[in-house]
Amino acid sequence: MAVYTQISDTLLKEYLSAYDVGEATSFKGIAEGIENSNYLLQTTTEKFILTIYEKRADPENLPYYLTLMKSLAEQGIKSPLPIEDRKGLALKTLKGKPCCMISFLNGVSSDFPNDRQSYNCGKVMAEMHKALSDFPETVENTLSVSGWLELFKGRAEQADALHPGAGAFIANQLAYLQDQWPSTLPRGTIHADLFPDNVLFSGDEVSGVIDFYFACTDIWAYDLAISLTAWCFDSENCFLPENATAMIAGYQSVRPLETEEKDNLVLLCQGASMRFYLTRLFDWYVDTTDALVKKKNPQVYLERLQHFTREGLSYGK
Ligand SMILES: Nc1ncnc2c1ncn2[C@@H]1O[C@H](COP(=O)(O)OP(=O)(O)O)[C@@H](O)[C@H]1O
Ligand SMILES: N[C@@H](CCOP(=O)(O)O)C(=O)O
Repeated sequence: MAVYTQISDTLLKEYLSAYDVGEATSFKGIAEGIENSNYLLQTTTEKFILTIYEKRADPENLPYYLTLMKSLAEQGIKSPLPIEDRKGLALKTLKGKPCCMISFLNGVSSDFPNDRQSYNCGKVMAEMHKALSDFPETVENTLSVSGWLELFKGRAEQADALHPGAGAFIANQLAYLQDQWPSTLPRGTIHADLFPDNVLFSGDEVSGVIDFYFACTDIWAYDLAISLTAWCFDSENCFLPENATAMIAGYQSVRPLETEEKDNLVLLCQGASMRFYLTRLFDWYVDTTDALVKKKNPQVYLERLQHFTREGLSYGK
């Protein structure tokens, strides 16, 4: 559970008095997520999510994330709409931290998505890429290849402690990725964290896309690689080619990939595995005793990196 900041009933009442959303009837910390504090708020009129921004989300970028969500919601993508108070403000503060109330989306995420859900994830991703193709604001991806060396600095021993030999393997892979990372692939606004826990389904249909707080301007096919890496392995961490085939087909049903993008997909999947390995390794050693948060295991992404390095990416073309 990620709840880093506790909100009292009195504070909530005072906070809600600036909005036309009725009064709170229930308010609960949410048992998922690791980055921010999230509360499910039911008022006399509607359900909302109240997010207090805590960790990696750069406060300077918060207006960007909210404008982006608003733009997607207005273009018919099922994404949360930031709620404005009576003065038209969506970005507010609580206990000195930035926060925002967003609309609640129905649906459930799938821990182990099937191929139909993977297809629909690929499709909604391409729809988002298209919908945001003329989005005027840009934000650099600080968690891409240029940031990885810094993230790994001084951590080889920690990597070895979790998995003997990992330190040297990662250092090697980092050098390879730095050298090979493509610079000419089509780019645009990407979600950059479209994991199974960030897509809500009603049956196999997407009912919501959430958690835009890593969104940035980067390679479109890298966004696809992130989801391939996150969606296409089973509970034993074995690769699921049928999910990969379906996800790529879903993406291409909206935006066909260029040859150069297809040629770079394995490398981008290696990069995606590296990115989530490194942030998980970093977080593994952060003291969170005062917060309600379930840490995520870095090992899973080390194994996925090893998989892509050894086997490439097999999917039906
Ligand atoms: N707009 C929303 N509608 C419904 N549920 C949501 C919404 N936003 C967040 N959630 C719920 O809160 C959880 C954590 O949200 P998320 O944005 O992923 O947090 P974090 O950024 O901390 O990872 C999600 O897994 C989901 O269950
Ligand atoms: N998806 C990332 C970390 C961010 O977690 P989220 O709960 O905000 O999606 C991971 O799994 O490492």
